[in-house]
Amino acid sequence: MSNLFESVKQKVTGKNIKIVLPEGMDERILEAADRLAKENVVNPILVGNETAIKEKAGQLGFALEGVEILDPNTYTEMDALVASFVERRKGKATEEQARKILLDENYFGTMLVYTNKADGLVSGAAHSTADTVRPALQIIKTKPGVSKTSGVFIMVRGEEKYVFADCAINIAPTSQDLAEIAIESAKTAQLFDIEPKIAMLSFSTKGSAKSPETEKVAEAVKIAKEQAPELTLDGEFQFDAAFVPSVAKSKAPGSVIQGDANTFVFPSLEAGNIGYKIAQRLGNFEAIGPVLQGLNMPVNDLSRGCNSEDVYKLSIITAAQAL
Ligand SMILES: CC(C)(COP(=O)(O)OP(=O)(O)OC[C@H]1O[C@@H](n2cnc3c(N)ncnc32)[C@H](O)[C@@H]1OP(=O)(O)O)[C@@H](O)C(=O)NCCC(=O)NCCS
Ligand SMILES: CC(=O)OP(=O)(O)O
Repeated sequence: MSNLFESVKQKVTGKNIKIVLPEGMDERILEAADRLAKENVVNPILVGNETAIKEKAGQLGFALEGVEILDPNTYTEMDALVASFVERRKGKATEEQARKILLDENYFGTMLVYTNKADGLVSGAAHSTADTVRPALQIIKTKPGVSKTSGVFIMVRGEEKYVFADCAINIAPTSQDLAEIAIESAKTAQLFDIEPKIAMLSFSTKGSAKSPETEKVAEAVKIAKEQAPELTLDGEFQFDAAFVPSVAKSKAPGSVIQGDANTFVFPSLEAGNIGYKIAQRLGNFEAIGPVLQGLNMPVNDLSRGCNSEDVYKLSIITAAQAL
């Protein structure tokens, strides 16, 4: 991890990139915010009651020097934030509803990003993925040309590094969704200096099984190749055919991927989420993410099982996405 991470860290250090951490009372968040500010890597903004946060941080031995704290209950620019939210939600929220919604730390933090008071957001240490990302889907929205946000993990073990997608958002992706996830994952891979070799995963290799599920992936391969012919991408593959050269030789001779894939697109969220956790917990891979891709501005979700190191690293990655 160290080389991979150090190069991302170098890109953002000293650039005064502001990252909102809405879960200001969480110990892991406090520890990470204190470290980020001390090292001048990013400028953290905590959300919550200043007195309560400082008291808790003090008890834990964190000075929080250089850490901004914003409280939605006393935020002086709340009227402008409410107006901006009502305008963005176009008929989906009244002013009264907006005032209530923006007291929620994730909505408040996301609006800070949307109104350029911050460059990115990291949350989810104490919230489910749905509660963390819903404000971003509604407010930040996807960038032009992207219809679905998705979430990848960078899986790292020693010198090995892989991209796993989508492990976080789209429960039942269509062929078009999978093609888009592959194309966006290639860009995310490059952010981590990984030259993407993309395998579209299935329980079938090159037609060895036939079912609506395998055909969905085969169709995704076709769409992705049409939309991004420059990518090194193929499928549908079982994991061994994508990852083991000798198996590739027998199951997928002639493919551009010969057991050397490093970017894996799973056929469903069940497969992706289970797959990354198995690699993390049985394979001892470090799982960085989920890094959300396809949004207009960077917002990232943590696993609730995260530690302060994960918060620290994901904040830095979020800052790199803001560059
Ligand atoms: C992501 C998720 C929360 C969205 O569900 P939801 O809030 O019910 O979504 P809705 O269908 O009500 O849509 C809410 C908004 O988000 C948008 N949206 C939903 N999914 C989206 C996606 N994948 N990409 C971009 N926008 C999306 C909708 O267009 C809608 O926007 P609008 O209100 O401006 O019209 C849901 O798909 C989910 O729970 N996914 C699994 C998350 C999870 O548990 N992962 C495992 C742990 S990491
Ligand atoms: C990414 C993920 O699985 O998050 P959580 O463990 O919080 O559900």
